[in-house]
Amino acid sequence: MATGRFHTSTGTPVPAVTAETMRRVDRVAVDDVGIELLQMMEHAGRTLAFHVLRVGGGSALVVAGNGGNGGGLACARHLANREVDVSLVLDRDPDELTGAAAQQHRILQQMGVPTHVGPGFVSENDSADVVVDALIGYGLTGPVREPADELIRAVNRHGAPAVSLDVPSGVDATTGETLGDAVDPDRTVTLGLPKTGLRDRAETVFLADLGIPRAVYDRLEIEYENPFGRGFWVGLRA
Ligand SMILES: NC(=O)C1=CN([C@@H]2O[C@H](COP(=O)(O)OP(=O)(O)OC[C@H]3O[C@@H](n4cnc5c(N)ncnc54)[C@H](O)[C@@H]3O)[C@@H](O)[C@H]2O)[C@H](O)CC1
Ligand SMILES: [K+]
Repeated sequence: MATGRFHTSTGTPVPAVTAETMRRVDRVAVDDVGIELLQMMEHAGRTLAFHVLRVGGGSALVVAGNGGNGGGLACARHLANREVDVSLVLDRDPDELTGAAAQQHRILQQMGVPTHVGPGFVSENDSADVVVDALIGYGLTGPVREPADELIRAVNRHGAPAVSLDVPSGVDATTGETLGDAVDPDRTVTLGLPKTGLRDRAETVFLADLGIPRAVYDRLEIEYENPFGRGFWVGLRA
């Protein structure tokens, strides 16, 4: 199993964490320290949008699911606010979204961002400059099921560069194994701390700050040296 750490370009070591440890970090951040999930999601969506704009230009297709990785929905808002022509493709009917994903989606509806459901719409939008892969993150459980599997294959067939949120959808965040189909992105924007499963992957990995303070890592005895310097994201090497 992949373990160990990454380094920033200036040599700062950054511990890699399993999905289980990251879930614990999130829990302490929310339950003990009082940072809301939506606050973290906003940072995720904004930094993801920054990287999407580096890859693509005029139009973006955002593929999203119902979990925390639905931070791609916040990204869609930030892109649309920058005059990017954004379309959304979900793995389920919008009425089936819950929690933070439902809340983010309601905002997109107010903005008039078009929502489609299912893989057919990925190929129909094949003129998009960039695909945002926000379908599944560290919450992947077992081999990818329908309809996510078909969506993932459609993203890979699309041809435009893909930017994955946290981990490429279909990749086990802890082991790096692909459980069935997995998105093959140009870059991955991972959140808070890099996941162990990203260590041996070929694409470029960037780490986005979620605003999680050192106190959270201290409580969990995770050795943490600020990797961001005075910035809000950083490139990583294994
Ligand atoms: N500190 C952080 O890293 C933070 C990360 N955030 C983001 O939240 C996700 C994790 O969120 P979670 O709700 O636990 O799960 P996911 O969104 O990854 O997955 C749920 C989503 O995926 C579907 N799904 C799961 N397994 C399968 C499968 N085998 N086949 C098909 N579909 C599957 C499920 O139905 C849900 O739709 C993390 O990666 C980050 O992106 C937080 O935003 C903030 C802190
Ligand atoms: K993803």
